[in-house]
Amino acid sequence: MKLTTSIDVSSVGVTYNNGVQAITNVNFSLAAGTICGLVGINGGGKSTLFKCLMGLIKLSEGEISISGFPVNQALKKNQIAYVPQSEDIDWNFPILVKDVVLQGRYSHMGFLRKASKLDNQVIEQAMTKMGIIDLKNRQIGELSGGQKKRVFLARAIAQQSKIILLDEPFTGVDFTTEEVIINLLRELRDSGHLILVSTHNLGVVPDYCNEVIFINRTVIAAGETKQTFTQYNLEKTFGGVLKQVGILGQTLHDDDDDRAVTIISDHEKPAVFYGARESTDSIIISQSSSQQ
Ligand SMILES: Nc1ncnc2c1ncn2[C@@H]1O[C@H](COP(=O)(O)OP(=O)(O)OP(=O)(O)O)[C@@H](O)[C@H]1O
Repeated sequence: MKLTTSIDVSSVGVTYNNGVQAITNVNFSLAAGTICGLVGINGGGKSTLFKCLMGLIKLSEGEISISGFPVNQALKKNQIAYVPQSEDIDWNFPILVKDVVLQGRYSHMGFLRKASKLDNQVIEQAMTKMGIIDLKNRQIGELSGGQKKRVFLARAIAQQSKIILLDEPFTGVDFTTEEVIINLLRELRDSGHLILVSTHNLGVVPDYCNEVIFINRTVIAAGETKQTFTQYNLEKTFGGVLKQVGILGQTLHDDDDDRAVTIISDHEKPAVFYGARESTDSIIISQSSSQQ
């Protein structure tokens, strides 16, 4: 049977043991050849959703189908690679960069996990692609934030899964690394992969995501970016906290940033963000249909 790369989430909800209902009645479907941005406020349920897709937490309601299989079977069939949030990784664990990338090959290896010539070739290629080949014998804990992200992306590439989940890959990375990551995602999309990426870096979402899901405990809006990434949906999702807007890798408006942010909105039109790359006295976050 030929696998059709897809994610189908139907009426999914998760209530943690402490009684927190993190997500409820979440529904969406994604197909191959997609980069979908998953955006929402802190605590909106993005990481919870990723953990559901990876079978790391139990659903309280609903079901998930990955390429037509339940999650546990899809994982056995090596359908999904996951790049977790940096906070979820124990950086003190002593392991070399090349061995982290080799973990991506585990599902291709036998019981004894002995790396074949092909496994070694694939990890070398993945590390070269991500520009970290010179770091391969370094301890992961010794690397910078951006270098660590590249290592985990190399692990995902080495896994050769058709679906890749990335939980906030741009946090703490510089502009160059962000560009490397975005170009990689585009390349993977164009070769038929399905990528779901959570990000607070809203400024670049229309640039590389052809679909977007707004989430705040449930799906607020989902669909093609051109129709869905609108000021209306941004305001509906973020409400009064629409200040974590980044443009081209820069966080524009942290809590202690006193630069002015102006939002000129027209609810009917797609939101397009543009503004000064360098620090200026005021930054205009605006939208314009002519920028499309
Ligand atoms: N292990 C857990 N036990 C109990 N509650 C949790 C657990 N993990 C997350 N939560 C709660 O579930 C809700 C959703 O959290 P989640 O981490 O999924 O949000 P998020 O959208 O990824 O947030 P952020 O943007 O800050 O990373 C929050 O209210 C959070 O406090």
